[in-house]
Amino acid sequence: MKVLVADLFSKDGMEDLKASGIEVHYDAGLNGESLTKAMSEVQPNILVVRSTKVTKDMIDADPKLQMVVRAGAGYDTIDVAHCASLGVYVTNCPGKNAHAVAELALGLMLSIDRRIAENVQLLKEAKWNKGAYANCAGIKGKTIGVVGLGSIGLLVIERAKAFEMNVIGFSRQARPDLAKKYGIEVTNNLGYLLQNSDVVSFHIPGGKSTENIIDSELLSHMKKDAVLLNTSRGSIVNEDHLFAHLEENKDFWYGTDVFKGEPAGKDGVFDHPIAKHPRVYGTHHIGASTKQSEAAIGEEAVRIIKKFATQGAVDNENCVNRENSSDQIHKMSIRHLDKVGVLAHAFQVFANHQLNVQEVENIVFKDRLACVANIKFIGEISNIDQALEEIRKNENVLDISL
Ligand SMILES: NC(=O)c1ccc[n+]([C@@H]2O[C@H](COP(=O)([O-])OP(=O)(O)OC[C@H]3O[C@@H](n4cnc5c(N)ncnc54)[C@H](O)[C@@H]3O)[C@@H](O)[C@H]2O)c1
Ligand SMILES: O=C(O)[C@H](O)COP(=O)(O)O
Repeated sequence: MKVLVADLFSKDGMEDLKASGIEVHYDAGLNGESLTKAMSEVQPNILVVRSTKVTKDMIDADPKLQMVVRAGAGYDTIDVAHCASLGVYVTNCPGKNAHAVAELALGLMLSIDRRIAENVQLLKEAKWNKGAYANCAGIKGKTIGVVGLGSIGLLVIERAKAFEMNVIGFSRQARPDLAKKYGIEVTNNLGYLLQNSDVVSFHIPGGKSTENIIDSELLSHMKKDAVLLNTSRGSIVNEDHLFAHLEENKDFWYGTDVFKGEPAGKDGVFDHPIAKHPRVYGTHHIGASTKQSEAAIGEEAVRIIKKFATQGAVDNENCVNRENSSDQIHKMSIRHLDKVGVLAHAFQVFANHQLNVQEVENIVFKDRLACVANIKFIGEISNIDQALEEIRKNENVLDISL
């Protein structure tokens, strides 16, 4: 099994993979054409990335590719649909970097409230100005609206409660369980959350469905002196609208870890109007970049890779491009003797009746005398009875249940 690691990744993790007999190629500087070239030359079975873009060309350059591991949470940078069309798994490490991101979101909130960056900068310029920074608002008793109640959103809520803030959570589905567990208000009315929050923090995925959702219309519902926090993705913000909003509302602040058009490399020039705005606190997409978080992500990525290498298995909670089972899927269990050809016969019958097999599991019992094959399939209900009768006629089939 060959792994190409094309991004910053835990050294210990790579040693662990090598010790398990996995061939590891590492170059954290790969992206764009250099990554496509490496994919075609190395032909890894597994590609490991962080925020590095994984395009159709890169995927097509490697006929041996079986899995892309996103050593992180968001996978909007990966052509997931193209991977799915080729039977290539895309996996991520849900929740493993959530603490670090929640800490940064709250860090941005606190530092904006107390203008910590300006304080520090003035001292570096040998200037003392207690007067200018002695009247910040304070956080206790303020209301924070948290949009997206996943791994990060929930950790932000726990931390905001520790600061004695009121919390309104936004979820598209009713979540009385979360309201009760966290002692918060949960709403599916985003306008209500925006109108009633002093701080609004977004924790939703990037991608088509959330593109530019923070636009002038959304911003118009926020308090004039609110703080908007985005540790999610630059793509969720219409940055032109946000810039105009900042210009028109002189008490409005924006804390962000993410921007549209972030550089692909790890350093370089980044001349961005939002980042330079005086009422924006920006960081360099470092939400997940603590040692703790990188160790947790590394461990999880290594676990995913080793499980795949040794068992060919991928846990559902890691796989982001597996089809969900649907109401149209039928399940058949065939209890049969462990003889050659039983399943081949059953599959031939399925094919003859236009029944399309989706998932198969064959459990072998002690002493290898009997098995149970669990088969999930789709097809016309009217064809199933006939198929069932034909499979039942096989002398090595003990019973069938549907
Ligand atoms: N700044 C960073 O370094 C950093 C690190 C990790 C994650 N992230 C970003 O944060 C996002 C969230 O991470 P997570 O670990 O909490 O993921 P998660 O999957 O646990 O939670 C995302 C939540 O958003 C909800 N959601 C999706 N679309 C929504 C919408 N339109 N409106 C409201 N809710 C919606 C989902 O139902 C889910 O509850 C990631 O997808 C990633 O883009 C950034
Ligand atoms: O979605 C994520 O996990 C974050 O955006 C982290 O990105 P990074 O792995 O490139 O730091």
